[in-house]
Amino acid sequence: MADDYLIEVDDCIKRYGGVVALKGVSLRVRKGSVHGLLGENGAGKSTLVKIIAGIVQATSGTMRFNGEEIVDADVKAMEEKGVFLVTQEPMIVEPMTVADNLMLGRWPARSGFVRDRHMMALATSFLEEANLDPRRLASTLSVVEKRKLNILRALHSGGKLIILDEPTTALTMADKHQLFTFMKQLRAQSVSFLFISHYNEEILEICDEVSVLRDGQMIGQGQVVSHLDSSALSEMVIGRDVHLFKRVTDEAKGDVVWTLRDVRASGLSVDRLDIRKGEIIGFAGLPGSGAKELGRAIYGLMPSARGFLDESGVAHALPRDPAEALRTGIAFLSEDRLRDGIIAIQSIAENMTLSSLPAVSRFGWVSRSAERQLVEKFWRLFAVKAASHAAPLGSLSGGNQQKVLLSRLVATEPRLVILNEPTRGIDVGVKEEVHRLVDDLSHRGVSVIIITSDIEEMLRIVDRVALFVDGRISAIEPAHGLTKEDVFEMAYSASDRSVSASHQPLH
Ligand SMILES: Nc1ncnc2c1ncn2[C@@H]1O[C@H](COP(=O)(O)OP(=O)(O)OP(=O)(O)O)[C@@H](O)[C@H]1O
Repeated sequence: MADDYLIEVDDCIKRYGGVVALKGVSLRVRKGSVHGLLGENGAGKSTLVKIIAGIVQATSGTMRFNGEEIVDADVKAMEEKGVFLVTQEPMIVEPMTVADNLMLGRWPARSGFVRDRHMMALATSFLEEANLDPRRLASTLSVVEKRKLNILRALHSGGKLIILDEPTTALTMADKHQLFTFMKQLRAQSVSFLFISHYNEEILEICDEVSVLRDGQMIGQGQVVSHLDSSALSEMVIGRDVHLFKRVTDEAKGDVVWTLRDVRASGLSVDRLDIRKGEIIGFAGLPGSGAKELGRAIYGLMPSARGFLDESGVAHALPRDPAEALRTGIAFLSEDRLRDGIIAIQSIAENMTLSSLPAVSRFGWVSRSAERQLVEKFWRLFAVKAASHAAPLGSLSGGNQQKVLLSRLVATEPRLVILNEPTRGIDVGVKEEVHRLVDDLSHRGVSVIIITSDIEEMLRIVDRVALFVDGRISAIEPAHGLTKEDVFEMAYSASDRSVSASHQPLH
């Protein structure tokens, strides 16, 4: 029945200049449900939720909220009705308390000043269930606590439909579990969620219904999740089941090319690590264990780190900064593409060739034809979806931005690559292509370090896993035959902590 639905979008079309992002899309979200929104990179998911949240106006189409027709509503109007979009970037003011953040924009002020006590009382009742102390400084919150605070702020402002765009980005497994439990509690109180994710397991775990966009069209609306499995979801998203890539480990390994020696930094102490030519090695460990930190140190992102990175037996100090690392043949993919990676106003072509200017320049001039060749090669390889090479990177969908960053990295023709969360935001089909690309790089002699929170993904693609505990490498094991559970066990038995391994996070 129509009054079962909180939101009803009909025949929605959205054009961005020549690009038709949505081609007559309809969507219905039930009251008190978690509704998944799936689709390939660039399928139109973010565009659709931005229209629902009033951030972007549709070119044509109709929308009803709680039965009421919505016309020309902006963000403020939609928030007043109870629709909130919670993005990956937590809108948190770090130097303020949790309570202040909760009240942001809605402070119960009289004659211009804030009544602290009243505010705290209001916040406390709201926060109690979420286990958040209102007096804590927001800067001390974990990523998941910040995301919870964002959701609470939406609720506090009267949120009835909360839209989460890839909310599990950067969350450990334990964090995800906590977030999902929180969402289920809120659903029981009739809050609805619209949930964008590229992870089939997440959709199957948390969603009641799912809708799938493909190339701007709705190809499955309101499918009941309990009737579906992972391959059915992949088939809806990319039109076929996904064949999971599994690296065939070459037993006759290459020579050791890279040797890390005597690396010391605050919280990091690695005596020696040998990496072979064409080897793919995974760094795994609990947050703060040193896995991510060593990756950053190798790329010159930890200026305080001391130590050596020898290449083919020739001693070299660790690079002092990324420019020196690049000159040494080292490339790095940041886990935070918005902060470190993209230059949103520059074109796709410029972003792709940014780190490889020597390859496309002659006597200091950028050769446009060399640039074009390089861009075309990667454009095809990654099936980048955008209007043209000249489009600003900021106008691309998140997953397509990630593809451009990967292109940029490969274009530097590196000899050692450090990949931090390489498939973040990338759809199920392209994810497997990225795995094949990394495998291919290794067959061309490039050594690769992978750091990912998805341990299953790591085990399918690496030759060995280096396990980090308390800033040291506690074990190095061949990936072949290891399970995700083994890696968790190793993380804990090595650190001698009496915590149940299966409930704790790894990177
Ligand atoms: N501001 C914009 N200007 C021009 N084109 C845009 C703009 N925003 C989105 N697009 C285009 O609209 C299409 C849909 O993008 P959208 O961000 O909605 O995809 P998505 O499904 O969210 O993808 P992803 O999974 O990669 O985040 C893409 O082709 C994108 O390049």
